[in-house]
Amino acid sequence: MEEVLKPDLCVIGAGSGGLSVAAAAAQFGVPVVLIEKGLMGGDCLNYGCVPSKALLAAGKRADAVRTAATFGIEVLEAQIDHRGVHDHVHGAIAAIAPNDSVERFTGLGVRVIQAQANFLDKFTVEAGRVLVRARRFVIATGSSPTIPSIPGLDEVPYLTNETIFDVSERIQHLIVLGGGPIGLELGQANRMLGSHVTIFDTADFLAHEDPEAAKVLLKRLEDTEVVLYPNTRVERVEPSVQGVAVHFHKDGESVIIKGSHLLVATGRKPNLKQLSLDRAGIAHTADGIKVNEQLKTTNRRVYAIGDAVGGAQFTHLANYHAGIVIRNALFRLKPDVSAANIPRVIYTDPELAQVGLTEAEAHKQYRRIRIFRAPYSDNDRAQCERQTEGFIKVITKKDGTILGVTIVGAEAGEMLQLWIVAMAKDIRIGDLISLVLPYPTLSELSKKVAYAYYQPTLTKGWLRTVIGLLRRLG
Ligand SMILES: Cc1cc2nc3c(=O)[nH]c(=O)nc-3n(C[C@H](O)[C@H](O)[C@H](O)COP(=O)(O)OP(=O)(O)OC[C@H]3O[C@@H](n4cnc5c(N)ncnc54)[C@H](O)[C@@H]3O)c2cc1C
Ligand SMILES: NC(=O)c1ccc[n+]([C@@H]2O[C@H](COP(=O)([O-])OP(=O)(O)OC[C@H]3O[C@@H](n4cnc5c(N)ncnc54)[C@H](O)[C@@H]3O)[C@@H](O)[C@H]2O)c1
Repeated sequence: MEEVLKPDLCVIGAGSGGLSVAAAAAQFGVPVVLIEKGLMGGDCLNYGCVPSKALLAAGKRADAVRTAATFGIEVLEAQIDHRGVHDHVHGAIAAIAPNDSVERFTGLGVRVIQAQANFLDKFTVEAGRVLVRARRFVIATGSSPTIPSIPGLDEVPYLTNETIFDVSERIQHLIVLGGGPIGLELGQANRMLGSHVTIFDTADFLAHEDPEAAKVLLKRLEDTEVVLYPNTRVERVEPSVQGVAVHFHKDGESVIIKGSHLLVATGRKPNLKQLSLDRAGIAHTADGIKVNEQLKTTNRRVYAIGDAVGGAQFTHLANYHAGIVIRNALFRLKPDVSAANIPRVIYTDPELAQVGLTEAEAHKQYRRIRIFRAPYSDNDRAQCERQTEGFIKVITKKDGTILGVTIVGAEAGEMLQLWIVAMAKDIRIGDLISLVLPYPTLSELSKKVAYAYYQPTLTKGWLRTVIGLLRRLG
């Protein structure tokens, strides 16, 4: 016997995007049904942001022990208990999980259905034994790892972001396919935890990032003996005594590298297959669901958000999408999804953070731009912490309007926040010099780079003449 529900809103997928929509709508008193086929919290909590940052945090602790002598502290080598690291990672997930739980959402008044959803027609979604006929639907089904067609890959055990956090023993040698954020973050985390790490990419590493900033990060990886093979295609994979052997060509020579574990991190595809989108008249490609500026699909009752839409894939983007849907569905407002500058951060050490245009993108779009830089080595706090690698680069129009900011270095993601506010509120670079920032903080570097905007004026003859005249007046 099927139950039929008729809520105002039905959200499919209880990850970053879906949970935000469901929580906000429920708090406004709207009847909501939330359907999730897997774990509440989706990729970010269970297989993505949270475990990867927790693993990096463990790696950074091990690295701090390794580099303690620089601070005059002698310690014996870090002893890594891999079961302990595993438990720490899952402890971080467990600490956050109650926020995303069935209990919390039921308490908010949301009807949570734990089943797989698919459309039966333009108006109806089926989930287990429940039929949902909602006024509006939101598809927030996320994405999954793409698996490249490399001969032999099917015959070897390989890891993805969905399985690597279950490993609780030492990874002797991790071979990573893909040098995007996932490959670099997990590659570096494992290196810091004592594994040998080799990363392959079919393209240049960090090809879309500012090349100067990318160089700083890639140098750190190479200095710490992460082996990088850019522009290299793994041709074949086979089982070996150690675990896995990968075959490729380098400088015309055939090379084999053997590792204990293989991680596939070659990009992601939206989870659309099981939804029967065609039955609901929802246009889509393999890259994502087609949406308009308010994230409405070609079925006007249905929105799509987050990774399911394709393009950039971030939790904060899925959350931003959720806000657009709430404003449009509940208040009939028409916010434009392309209006915000979406920042991005790679949480390696050093971090690489970007908001707005890179220098290369700005050159393409504007005839005249100005570029201001300040190195971390100019910052007193960075000297105290011995975190002097990296820089901040700000790209502006001639009048100081900020077009983009790149930061590579310690806490770059935190440092970026000031610039996100400045760009969102149309604050020009020169205005930042009036801020009083606490000393000594890394954030002072942002003020330093802002001073650079006035540097040419300080040496202008007319200004010196005015100051001279005022001095003579007493
Ligand atoms: C290793 C890794 C690290 C990452 N680190 C970061 C980071 O540091 N910062 C950042 O901003 N982003 C990061 N991301 C990206 C981020 O996780 C995603 O962009 C974000 O989770 C997308 O949210 P979403 O709501 O679209 O999808 P998800 O959070 O994945 O949620 C989708 C949910 O829908 C469910 N679902 C799918 N199909 C159905 C169906 N038919 N019926 C019912 N339920 C269904 C799934 O089970 C899942 O729970 C990372 C990703 C990975 C893989
Ligand atoms: N810090 C963060 O915000 C964060 C962290 C992790 C993931 N994410 C997001 O999750 C998504 C997925 O990340 P990702 O790193 O898997 O994907 P990605 O698409 O960013 O990078 C995949 C990389 O794999 C390479 N590649 C493709 N096929 C290959 C092959 N056969 N062999 C070797 N290399 C190959 C590509 O050239 C590319 O550099 C991204 O959108 C990313 O922004 C964000």
